[in-house]
Amino acid sequence: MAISMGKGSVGVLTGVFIASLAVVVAVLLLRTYNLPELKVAWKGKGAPRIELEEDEREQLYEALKAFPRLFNSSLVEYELVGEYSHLFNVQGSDNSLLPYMLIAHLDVVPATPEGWDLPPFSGEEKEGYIYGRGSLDDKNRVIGILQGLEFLFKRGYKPRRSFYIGLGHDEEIGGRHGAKEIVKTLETRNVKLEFLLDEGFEVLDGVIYGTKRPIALIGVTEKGTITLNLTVHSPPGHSSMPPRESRIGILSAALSRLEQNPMPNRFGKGPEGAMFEQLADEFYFPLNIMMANLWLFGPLVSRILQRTPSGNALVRTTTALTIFNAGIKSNVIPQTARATVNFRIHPAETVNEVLKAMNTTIMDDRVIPSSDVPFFDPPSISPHDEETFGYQTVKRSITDVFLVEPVAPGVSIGNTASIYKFRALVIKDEDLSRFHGINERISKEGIETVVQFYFQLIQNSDTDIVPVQSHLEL
Ligand SMILES: CCCCCCCC/C=C\CCCCCCCC(=O)NCC(=O)O
Ligand SMILES: [Zn+2]
Ligand SMILES: [Zn+2]
Repeated sequence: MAISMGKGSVGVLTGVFIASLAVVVAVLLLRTYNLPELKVAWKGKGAPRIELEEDEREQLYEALKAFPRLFNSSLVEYELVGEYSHLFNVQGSDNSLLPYMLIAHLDVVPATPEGWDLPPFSGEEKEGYIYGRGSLDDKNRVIGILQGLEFLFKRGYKPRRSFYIGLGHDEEIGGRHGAKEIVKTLETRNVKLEFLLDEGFEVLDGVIYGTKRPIALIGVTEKGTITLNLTVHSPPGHSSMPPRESRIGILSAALSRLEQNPMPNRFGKGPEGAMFEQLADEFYFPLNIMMANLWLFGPLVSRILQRTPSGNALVRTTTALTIFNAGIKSNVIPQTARATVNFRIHPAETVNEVLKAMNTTIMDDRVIPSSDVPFFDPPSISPHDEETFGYQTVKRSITDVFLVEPVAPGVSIGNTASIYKFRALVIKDEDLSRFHGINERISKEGIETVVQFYFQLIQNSDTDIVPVQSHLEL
């Protein structure tokens, strides 16, 4: 039972309080640290939910950079990896428990001020929102993890289960020097992890068409990826004597064929089918009947989904034309035209299948593909059954903090290469375009909730018992 003070009725609270009393006392006695100043909004068997004090709120908004307790704690070993990435090892008291790891990234994709209500690197606030590139992706998680731990240390916390925090500096360009070096460092130390949590899905409020209430999704797998450069070369010349077909024309035609001939809709051939079936009751009529009977309505549902960019991303391998370069002067025929195409591979397809389909679609030897980043097939599905400690602990922490049901496994459409993928954010449909887009922003309540989530998750991980899932009285 998860209850927020002030949300449930007094009667329900009293009943729950009495029913949970024995458990509460037992949990309190078993805790190895004190949380004296917490105002507890009690959550059954889970850890108490943090309510920030006024001065903490000030500290959070004004000076998020400073984490004095974290950096001075004898329980924390800190090191710089790959020159700019950060690795923290937080020592727990019980070495029989496998450590877990929280990862986030410090780097961001570029942004120019055009179209933004406030400059993208200002961090300025307007009407309760903090604007800035990285506010959603992924600085809120960097801050949430560090500040959550800082507030725990402030309360005298000593973890039972050890954990690592990895903060990468080059995730948006593949993580070759940050995440990869962190992995190498841990491998040389023979570190085995219980679970690993990174960014990915969120609490989706109205994002999935036809749903009755917010739904939290934990990514348990993700799409694969191919990033290719397509180049057309030939000698330059005077624009007064143009060739019948220019490099720009040849490349543009090839790109247009790629865009006009998308990869097939594979809805139901990957784990996304099971996700929708599991969530069937969350949809309004008649979608609920359709989701529960995908063997019959699958083709129709797949056509509904592909109408929006986010739904389309779930049902097929997507083809995104992201960079185009050609030409240096208005009266010079360019020597080279070059474009970049980014494919996100549906779990039912592979890198080889997509490359083959692309060649068939382009069908032009003058367009030369090359790449400087590795390709990835969609990874295997991370365990998420009732016995899986990591998944169930993340799930329980989501329910504790967001007071939402359901929490379900999903296929992340972005790449994070982690085991579980969840951002402690409530995302509405209008927010989707803010990721890597304009007016990226986070509400003040939003950043507070991120801190609460990690505060909760770190404490909930301090056991060897797979958590019981709470059921909300909604
Ligand atoms: C019926 C449709 C449901 C789909 C819901 C999609 C909701 C997705 C929410 C946010 C999208 C953000 C993209 C994910 C970002 C992943 C991190 C990232 O940028 N990694 C690098 C990369 O993928 O290039
Ligand atoms: Zn990111
Ligand atoms: Zn990103």
